[in-house]
Amino acid sequence: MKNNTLLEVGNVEVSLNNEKIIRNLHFTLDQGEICALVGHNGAGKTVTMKTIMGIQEKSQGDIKLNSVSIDADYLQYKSQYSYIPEEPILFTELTVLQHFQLYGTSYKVPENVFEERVNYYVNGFELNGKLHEFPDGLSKGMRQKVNIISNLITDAPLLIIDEPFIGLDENSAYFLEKEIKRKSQQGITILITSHVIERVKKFCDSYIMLKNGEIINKGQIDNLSQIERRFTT
Ligand SMILES: Nc1ncnc2c1ncn2[C@@H]1O[C@H](COP(=O)(O)OP(=O)(O)OP(=O)(O)O)[C@@H](O)[C@H]1O
Repeated sequence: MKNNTLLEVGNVEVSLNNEKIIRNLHFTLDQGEICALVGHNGAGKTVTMKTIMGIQEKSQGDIKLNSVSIDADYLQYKSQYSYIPEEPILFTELTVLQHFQLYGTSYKVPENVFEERVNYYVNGFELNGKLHEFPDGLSKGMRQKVNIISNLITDAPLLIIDEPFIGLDENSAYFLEKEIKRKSQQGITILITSHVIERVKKFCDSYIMLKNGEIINKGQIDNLSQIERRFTT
C-alpha cells in the first residue's frame, strides 16, 4: 500500500533562543514508507521529530498528517501518530500491563485485538512474566521494550521512532526490525532515526539526511551507501 502521501512537511523553520535550528525543511512521506532520518550529532533530527509531533513550536511552514494541518486541528493530528522515544517515558505507579492499557485505550484499540497484540508482543520481545511488574523493577532494556510495545499496539498511521536499537538485545532488535517491516506492509508510515546505519539500511525504503538543520540529501535507501561516509557517527 504505497504512493498515497501521509505526511507533508512544507518549508518548516524552527528557532530556539533566537537561533534558526531548522531551515527549509520540506519533504513528504507516503503511506507505508519507512524513512530513515540520519545525520551527525546535533544535525537536527530530534528537533525535527519534535516539530512533526507538535512538541516543538515551528516559526514557519505547515505540517499535515492525512491532510490534517497541525495548526488547524492538533488533537485530530496528534491522534494519528505514535512515538517511541530513545529514553523510555514510563509511569512509576503503573504496571507494564497498565501501560499497554493506557495506550490501547487512548488509541481506541478494540479489546480483543488489544489482548492478541499484547500476547504477541510480550512473546516477541521476551517480556513474559513481567506484565504485573512496575517499571522500577525492570532493567533498562525491559523498560525500553515496554515503551516500544505500548506504541506498537496502536494503529496510528505514523510511527515515529528515535534510536530504538541501542540497549535492545539482539533477538529483540531483530524482532523490532521485522515488526517495522510488517507495519509498513499494513500501510503504516515509519520515520526512524538511528546511528546504527547498517541496521536501518536493511529495512528502510528511503532516507533524509540532515546537516546543520537542513536537508542536504534525500532519496532511496540504496543510494545511501555511496555517501554515508559523510555522516556516520
Ligand atoms: N532546547 C534547545 N535550545 C537551544 N538549542 C537546542 C535545543 N535543543 C536542541 N538544540 C540545538 O539544536 C541542534 C539540533 O539538535 P538535535 O537534538 O535535534 O540533534 P540530533 O540530530 O538529534 O543529535 P543527536 O544525534 O546527538 O541526538 C543542536 O545544535 C542543538 O544544540
